[in-house]
Amino acid sequence: MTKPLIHPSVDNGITAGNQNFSGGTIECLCPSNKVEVSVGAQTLHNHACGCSKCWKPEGATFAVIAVVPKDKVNVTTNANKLHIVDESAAIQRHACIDCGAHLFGRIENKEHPFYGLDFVHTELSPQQGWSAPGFAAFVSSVIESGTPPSTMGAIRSRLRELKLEPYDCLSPELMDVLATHAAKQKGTYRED
Ligand SMILES: N[C@@H](CCC(=O)N[C@@H](CS)C(=O)NCC(=O)O)C(=O)O
Ligand SMILES: [Zn+2]
Ligand SMILES: [Zn+2]
Repeated sequence: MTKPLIHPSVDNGITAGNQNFSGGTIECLCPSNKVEVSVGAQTLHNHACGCSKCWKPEGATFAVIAVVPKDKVNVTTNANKLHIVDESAAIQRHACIDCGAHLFGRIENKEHPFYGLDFVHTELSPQQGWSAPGFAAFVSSVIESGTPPSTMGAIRSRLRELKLEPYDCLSPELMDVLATHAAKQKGTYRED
């Protein structure tokens, strides 16, 4: 049986990131008049995302997406080609109106636990050295985009083989960040 395809940037094995890498550019897929965004830092929490909202290249089952402080993200070229995919979503995904690629996703709600972080797909960058994906989130959600439920066992096995531990929500580390934020808001947060 052939291995299930996850995403072109991981299907042939994952390339490690470069610890000394400090940023680059993200470009849309248009052959000319590209939207360009500068990202002035290495990304954090890179992961595969199976949700139906994150942008995926043609044929991919998962998106690959990371975060970076929003003050490091600047649109440098053809900003007029960007539109927000879903204004009601927590993550405002700014996509190219011509090719559909998502250049960055921003959280505008200051109360959101991830406020201050932008979401980016570094496969859209011509530079090498961005952090490698380290886990897979929202894995069961691929069913919502048309993946047959019967293939989920093979998909989870393949993710584990790639060292992308599959989670049906976020990783335990990020779930702890969310719960810590919620506890602080409720006044139930306690340290040791
Ligand atoms: N099962 C849903 C999950 C969507 C979801 O919750 N996505 C996560 C991961 S990107 C999220 O944080 N979404 C916030 C947003 O889209 O604004 C789907 O596939 O559409
Ligand atoms: Zn484009
Ligand atoms: Zn997602």
